[in-house]
Amino acid sequence: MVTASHKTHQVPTPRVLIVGNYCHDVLIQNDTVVGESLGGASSFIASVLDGMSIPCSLVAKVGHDFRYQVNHIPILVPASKTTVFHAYFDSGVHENGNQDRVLKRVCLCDPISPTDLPDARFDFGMAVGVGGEILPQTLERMIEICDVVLVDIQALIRDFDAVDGTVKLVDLRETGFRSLLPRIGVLKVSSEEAVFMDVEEVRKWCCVVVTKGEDGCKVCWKDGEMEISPFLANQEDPTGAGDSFLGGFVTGLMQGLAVPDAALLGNFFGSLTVEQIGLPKFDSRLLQRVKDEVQRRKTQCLHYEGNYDELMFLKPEGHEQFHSSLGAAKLLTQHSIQESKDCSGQPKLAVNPVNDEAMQTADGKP
Ligand SMILES: Nc1ncnc2c1ncn2[C@@H]1O[C@H](COP(=O)(O)OP(=O)(O)O)[C@@H](O)[C@H]1O
Ligand SMILES: O=P([O-])([O-])O[C@@H]1[C@@H](O)[C@H](O)[C@@H](O)[C@H](O)[C@@H]1O
Repeated sequence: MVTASHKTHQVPTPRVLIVGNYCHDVLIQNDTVVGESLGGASSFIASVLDGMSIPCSLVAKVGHDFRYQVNHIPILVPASKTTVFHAYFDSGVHENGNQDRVLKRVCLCDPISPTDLPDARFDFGMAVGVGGEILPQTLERMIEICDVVLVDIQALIRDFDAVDGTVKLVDLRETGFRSLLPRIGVLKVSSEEAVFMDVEEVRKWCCVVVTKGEDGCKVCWKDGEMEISPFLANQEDPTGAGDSFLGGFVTGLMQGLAVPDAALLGNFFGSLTVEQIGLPKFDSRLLQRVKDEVQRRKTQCLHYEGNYDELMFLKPEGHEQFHSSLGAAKLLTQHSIQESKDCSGQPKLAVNPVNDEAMQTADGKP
C-alpha cells in the first residue's frame, strides 16, 4: 500500500537515459597487466552524473561473469560473457603508434535492442556504446523517447577485427546511422575519430563537439564554432576522458547552462578522469564545490527553463570566470590527488579492479 510518507522519499524521476554496455577493461603496458577496471562509457558517465546528483536511468548488458558492484544494475544475460576490452599502451610497437592506445575487444555481450529501453520519456538520451552494441533501431527509439540525444561517435563507427578484435574505425557515411544524424542533438567525436566523418556536413544537422585531449574541445554548429579551454591535468590514463567529458557536458545542459559552459564542465570532468587509472573516484569536497559553482553560474544565466529542444550556443558573459572558478576548485583537491600516487612517482596502476573490495555479480550475489 502506498502511504503519504512514501511520497516524501520518492527518488527523483530520471531525466537522463544512458545506453551502452558495461565492460571489463584490462590495461596492458609492455605485455604486463597494469590495471583492471569497470569500463564502458556508460560507467564513466554514470559516475559523473551520480557525483553531481543528476538522476539517470542506465541500460547496459553484462554476462554471467560481471564482477563489479554498480549503482545502476545492468541487464544480466546469463548465457553471455561481459564485454571485455584490452587496452595496449605501448605506443610505437603498433602500426598506429601515434595513437595513445590500441584497443581490442576480446569478449562481446549482447546488443541493446529497442525493447530493452524503458517505456518513459527523458530530457536527454546518451547513445554511448563501446563494442557495437547500439543498433540503428535502438538509436532511433532513443530519438523517439528523448528530447535531445547525445551520441558518442565511437558507438557508431567502430569495427572489430575478426581475428583479434582490434578496434578499427569506419567512415560514418558507411554506417547505418547516417540517416539518423539530422535527428540527434549532439555528436561527440575525438580528433582521431573526426577524420572518419565530414564535420562540415554533419554540423549542418547537429552540434558536433570535437574533443582534443589536453587542448580542450571545439564546439561546431551550423552557424559557428568555438574553442573551449582545457584544464591542466597530470595525465595517468586517458581511458574514459571522452566519456567523462560527456557526463560533465550533459550535467551542464541539464542545469540549464549554455553549450559553451556545459562544454567547459565536460573539459573539467575529462581532465579529472585522466588523472586516475580506470574509473575515477571524485573527491566529495571537489564535487560540492563544483555543484556550488554550477549553481552560481545557473543563477547568472539560465537559458532553457525546462525546454531542452533548443540548445544555446553563444558564450555567455562570465564564461572565463566560470573556467577560473572550476580550475581553482580543482587546485584545492590537487594535494589529495598527489597523495594517491605511489612514492616512486609511477602511476598507481591498481592490479586489483577499482571496486575489488566490493566485487559481486550483477544480480547482487557474491
Ligand atoms: N591530458 C589532458 N589534460 C587535460 N584535459 C584532458 C586531457 N586529456 C583529455 N582531457 C579532457 O577530456 C576530454 C576528452 O578527451 P579526449 O582524449 O579528447 O577524448 P577521448 O577519450 O574520447 O579520446 C578533452 O576534450 C579534454 O577536455
Ligand atoms: O576512453 P574513451 O574513449 O572515452 O572510452 C573508453 C572506450 O573507448 C573503451 O572501449 C572502453 O573499454 C573504456 O571503458 C572507455 O569507455
